[in-house]
Amino acid sequence: RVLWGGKRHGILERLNAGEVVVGDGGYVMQLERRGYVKAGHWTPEAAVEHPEAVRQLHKEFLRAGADVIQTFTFYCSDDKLELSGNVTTITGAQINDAACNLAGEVANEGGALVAGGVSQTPCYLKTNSETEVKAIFKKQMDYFLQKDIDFFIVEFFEHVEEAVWAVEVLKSSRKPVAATLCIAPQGDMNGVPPGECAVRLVKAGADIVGINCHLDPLTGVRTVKMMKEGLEKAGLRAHLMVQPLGFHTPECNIGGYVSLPEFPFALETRAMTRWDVHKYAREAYKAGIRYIGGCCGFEPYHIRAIAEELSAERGFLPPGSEKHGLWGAALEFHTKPWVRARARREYWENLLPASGRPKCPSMATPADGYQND
Ligand SMILES: N[C@@H](CCSCCCCC(=O)O)C(=O)O
Ligand SMILES: [Zn+2]
Repeated sequence: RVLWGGKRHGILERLNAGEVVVGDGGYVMQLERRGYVKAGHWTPEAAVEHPEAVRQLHKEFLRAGADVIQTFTFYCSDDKLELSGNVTTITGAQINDAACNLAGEVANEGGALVAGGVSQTPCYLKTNSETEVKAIFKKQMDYFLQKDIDFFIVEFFEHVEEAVWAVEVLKSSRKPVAATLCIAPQGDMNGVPPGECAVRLVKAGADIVGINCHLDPLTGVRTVKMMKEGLEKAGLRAHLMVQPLGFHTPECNIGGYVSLPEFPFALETRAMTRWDVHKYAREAYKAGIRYIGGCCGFEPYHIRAIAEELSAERGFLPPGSEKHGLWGAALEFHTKPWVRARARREYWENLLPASGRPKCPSMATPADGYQND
């Protein structure tokens, strides 16, 4: 890791220098599969109840090449915790404290940065009150400022208005702020197009803008390209970020994967392969996006694929590649000759993997209004 003057250089120094920043992957969905998060609530009390599980997943993303460790503070606003009713004895302050300690501990093992995360609130939908919603983000920011975090990520917002309020509050910390919306090319839930969303976020003070979650990687890259065009048209500049799903969702639009019949417990057939992730990382890089990570469905081996695809640009491979071999090279030691023959890029890059489910459709019908026409 390059250290400037002994200090781990920050997110904007890295992006301004043209570096690729590899993000980490999905936490609530991955930890739900491991038995530490309750689906539907998706609240992060496991940071207090099972710190070892959160630490382990942080460690795996770091080993896979992540340059940023996000705090496990998704859906951690007090109103979300109260509404969910799933957490009665653990407070948002306790979760935030534990999550910052865990992310900081692991980030320091690999010279990674710590990003404090805030996400959409039930209060916004209930009250649409700027004052009430901003007070929630201020409370979360104050918790974060008691800890050593490098920058903020405002993530998983489907109304740009609420994300702008979050950026305006977090900017008062004078730390860099990234903002990613869970929107499709069709725009946010109020129909604000991606380019306009990006302009509003940058005007509110966001240093980095993009998307996270809801849709597959290539759709995510397409949406961020629209954000980039909107910024250029407005004469504004910002770094670009993409942290999409690790699932294929070609039939979805503004509702994303939440509108699919398979959400959330039968998404496995849609999982990306590591080779799909190579293609995604290259497309994102060609689009000028330099903060490239993942969200729900992104396991550590997916993050490793981003780091491997961009290893020439980054000048190094992640520690996790010690156990991989680029493009399956390690298969040359397999006992079966036909498997040994697959130790090459051309085989994996061109394979169209079967699903193994002859009776299943290749695509579903998302809930009304949320399907691509
Ligand atoms: N950084 C977070 C993002 C979670 S994105 C959305 C998870 C499901 C939301 C829902 O269905 O309400 C994480 O990785 O857990
Ligand atoms: Zn997600």
